[in-house]
This record gives sequence, structure tokens and C-alpha cells, in this order.
Amino acid sequence: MSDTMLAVIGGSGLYEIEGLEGAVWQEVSTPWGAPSDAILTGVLDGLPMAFLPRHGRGHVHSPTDVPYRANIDALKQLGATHVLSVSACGSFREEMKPGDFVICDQFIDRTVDRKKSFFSSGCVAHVSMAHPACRALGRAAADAARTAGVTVHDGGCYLAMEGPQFSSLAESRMYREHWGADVIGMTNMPEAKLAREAELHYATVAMVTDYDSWHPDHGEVDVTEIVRVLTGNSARAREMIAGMPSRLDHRCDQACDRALEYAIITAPDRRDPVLVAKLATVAGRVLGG
Ligand SMILES: CSC[C@H]1O[C@H](OP(=O)(O)O)[C@H](O)[C@@H]1O
Ligand SMILES: Nc1ncnc2[nH]cnc12
Repeated sequence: MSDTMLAVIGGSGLYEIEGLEGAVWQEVSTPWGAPSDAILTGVLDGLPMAFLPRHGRGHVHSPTDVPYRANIDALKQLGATHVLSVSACGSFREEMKPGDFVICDQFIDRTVDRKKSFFSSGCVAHVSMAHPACRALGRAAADAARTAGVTVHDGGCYLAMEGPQFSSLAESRMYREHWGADVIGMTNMPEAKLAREAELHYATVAMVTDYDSWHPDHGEVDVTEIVRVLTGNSARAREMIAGMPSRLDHRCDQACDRALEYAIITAPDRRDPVLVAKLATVAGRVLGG
């Protein structure tokens, strides 16, 4: 796959990766503002790679304020075709234990204070989010993580909450018992929606750090404990990433890279040229230019 570039968005506890040949931190500007940080680019086992720390090095951006649109635009500008999100999460399932990885295939978006689309009045688009994650990319990550010695759960529903506070006991029980969510975090929405609009293959590796607030045998969520689990996991997360280049030749059968094919509904002669210009990177394939 000669035109493949894998971008990794590193979440809490994963602010850089090692081992890229020709590694360089690149500043990228976008029509949506600045991304979370400079982006590390280089080559790993022959595969062009990009790495972006979602919260910035030093964890400066709160989940609400992460510049999600700029991040996705910047990664696509650099040539990314695939985006692997590596994220900390709480677990709603006894068997999804701290230290385990969950390859999420569904999302529930409970966020309320974020820009969720590149499109708006002047160029309206509606993409499908029925199957929000790229199965082929998820399978590759699952295989790489298992080889790194991680217990991996194939499939799971990620509930994205606004935060930054953790959930109340009542919310935690509702998500777990009535909504069917398996894990909870604060960042993968609207990231997955924006990756879909930008026609990128997107998959989430959710690293379980805690049992949120529902579990009778575990205390409240505690950032110190989350960081302790993440620190214990970071070598295996890095090993999983190192195992991705040899596994990325799985063919996607979901047409993630053609998500906009029939999505734009605004008539060509009614489109706002200013917005169309801003969309050049994410939607240039269908908008022209
Ligand atoms: C440090 S605990 C809460 C924080 O961690 C997760 O971030 P990410 O998804 O970027 O790993 C969670 O969503 C919260 O933002
Ligand atoms: N329990 C939790 N809720 C939301 N985000 C999290 N990130 C890690 N653990 C979390």
C-alpha cells in the first residue's frame, strides 16, 4: 500500500513515540486553527507515520478544547490515510479490566460543547456513522496488541462524555445498565465523526484504566490511579504501535476513503466559496480544487 500513511493520535499518557527514522516535529497550520501540538513524522519499517499528542505535550488541552477539526485536517494535509486513536478509558464491564485494550466499534456521543463537523451552511454534508470504526484497521491493532502481550477485547461501545469531571454514580449505572456502553472516555467524539468526514480510516484502541464509578469493589475514579495504569501500559502501547506497519495491508471493505461520495447535498451553484476553500484538504476529492 504505497500511499498509506498511519497517523497515531496519542491520548493521556502517550505524548510521543520513539523509533521513527528521520523523525521531525512539524508545525502545521489549518483553516480550523492550530492543531494540539506539532506533529511528529517519520518512517517506521518502511511505513510513513505521523504522531500527534491529542492533549499536546505536557497535557495542556482539556477534552472540550482539543482542536479536533484542526487535528484531523493537519494529519490529512501531511498525507495520513489511517488514524489510530490510542485513548484512556473507564470500563463498564467486569471482564474489561484495567490494563486491557478494547477495540471499539461503536460510539455514543454525549458531548455538547464541541464543533462536530467540517461542514455547515453553505456546504452541507451528511455522512453515515452507522459503522464508525474501520474494521480492518481495528483488526490490525488488535493483532499487534495481542502480540505485545495485551489482553484485547474485539468490539465495544465507547461512550464519549463532555467532562472534564468524571461521571456520577447514577450516570455510570445508566450508561452501563441501560445504554449498553462498554467503556467511557471524553475524546473520541467528535474525533471519529471528523475522521469519517475527512474520508480517513479510523479505529480506537481504548486502554482501560479504571472501572468508572459503578463498581462496588472499586473506589471513585482517580487521576493518580489512571496515570499509574497508563504508565504500566505505555511500553505495551508503544510495542503495539511498532507492530502496525507489517499489519496494515488488510483491505478495508467499508469504503471509509469514499465516505463523502454521495454525502454533500448543497447544490454546486449554491455553495459558499469561502467554506469550499476551507474544505480543500478534507473534501477536495469530491469538491474539486
Ligand atoms: C487523564 S484521565 C481523563 C482523560 O483521559 C482520556 O483522554 P484520552 O482519550 O485523550 O486518552 C479521557 O478521555 C480524558 O480526556
Ligand atoms: N472513567 C473515565 N471516564 C471518562 N474518561 C476517562 N478516562 C479514563 N477513565 C475515564
